Amino acid sequence: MVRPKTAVAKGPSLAVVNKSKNQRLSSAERSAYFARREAAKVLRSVLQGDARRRALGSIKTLVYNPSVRNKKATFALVCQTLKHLPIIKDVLEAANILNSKWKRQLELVYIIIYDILFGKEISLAARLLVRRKAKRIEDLVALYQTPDVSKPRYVRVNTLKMDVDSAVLELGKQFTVQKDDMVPDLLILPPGCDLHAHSLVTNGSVFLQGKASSMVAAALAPEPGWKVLDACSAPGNKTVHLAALMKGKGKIIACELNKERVKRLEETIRLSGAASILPHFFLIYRCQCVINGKP
Ligand SMILES: C[S@@+](CC[C@H](N)C(=O)[O-])C[C@H]1O[C@@H](n2cnc3c(N)ncnc32)[C@H](O)[C@@H]1O
Repeated sequence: MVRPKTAVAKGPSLAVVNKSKNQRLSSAERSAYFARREAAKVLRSVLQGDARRRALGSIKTLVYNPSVRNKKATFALVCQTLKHLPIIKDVLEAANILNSKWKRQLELVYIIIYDILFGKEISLAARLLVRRKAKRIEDLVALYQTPDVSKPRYVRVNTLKMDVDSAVLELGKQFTVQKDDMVPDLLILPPGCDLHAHSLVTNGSVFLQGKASSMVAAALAPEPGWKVLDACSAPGNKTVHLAALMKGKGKIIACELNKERVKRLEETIRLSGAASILPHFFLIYRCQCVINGKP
C-alpha cells in the first residue's frame, strides 16, 4: 500500500460540500473541495476496475490525468480511503444514512467519511479532548450531553363526554394528576406516563393534546352560538376542543386540504362524540382556504 507523505484533509469536509454556491470558499477550502471531488472520480474508476477485474489504470495514472488539479492531495485521499474502506463501509452500514441521492455518489461519501473519521476532524477531536480535560471520546460526548429535562404529559378532558373532576378522579387512580392553571380542561400528568392505550383515551373522554395546542381554543374562548372557521383542521384536536367550549351551539366550519387527513378529522370528530350530539354542528370542507387571494 502506498503511504502518501502529504497531510490529506486540509479543509472542512461536509461543511464544504454543503456550502451554498453563493458563499465564498477560502482557497484552502476550495482546493480541499476539488481534491475530494477529484478523488471521488478516481476512486470510482479504481473500484469499477476492481469490480470488472479490469483495471482502467493505476491510481497514479488516473491521478496524473490532466483534468486532476490537485494531484498530491487527490492521490493521498484515494490511497487512504482505499486503505480504510472496510471500516468506512461498516460505519456507513451501522449509521444507515445512505439515501438514494448519496448512493449515486457513493465514492464521494467514502472520501468524506474517511475525512471525518481519520482526517483533520480527528485532530480537532484530540484538541477538544485536551481542552475539556477528557480522556476518551465517550467522556467528551457525555460532557456535551444536555441533561434529560423531563416534560410533563398533558391531556385535555373532552367535556362533551366527561367533566374535568371525574377525569381527575379516574386518572388519579393510576397517576398523580394536577389541573393546569391556564387551560381549564387541561390536566398535567407525570413525565413518561404512557396513556395511549388508556380507556379514557381510546373512548375519546380525554385527548392527548399538548399545552400549546390546547391554548388555542382556550385563548379564542368561543361562546355558544358563535360561528368559527378552523382553516387548517386535521387531525381535528382544536376543532373538537372548540366544539366542547361552544357546548354544541353555533357552527364550526372545518377546512382541510388533504383527502387522507379529512378522514382523520372525521375520525376525531366521531371519537369526540360531537358528531352524534351535534349532527349539524360541523361543516367539513376539503378545500384550500383562500384568504386575500393567497392559499
Ligand atoms: C398542523 S395541521 C393542523 C392541526 C390541527 N389544527 C389540530 O389542532 O389538530 C395543518 C393541517 O392544515 C392542512 N392545510 C395546510 N394548508 C391548508 C390550506 N391551504 N387549506 C386547508 N388545509 C390546509 C394540512 O393538510 C394539515 O392537515
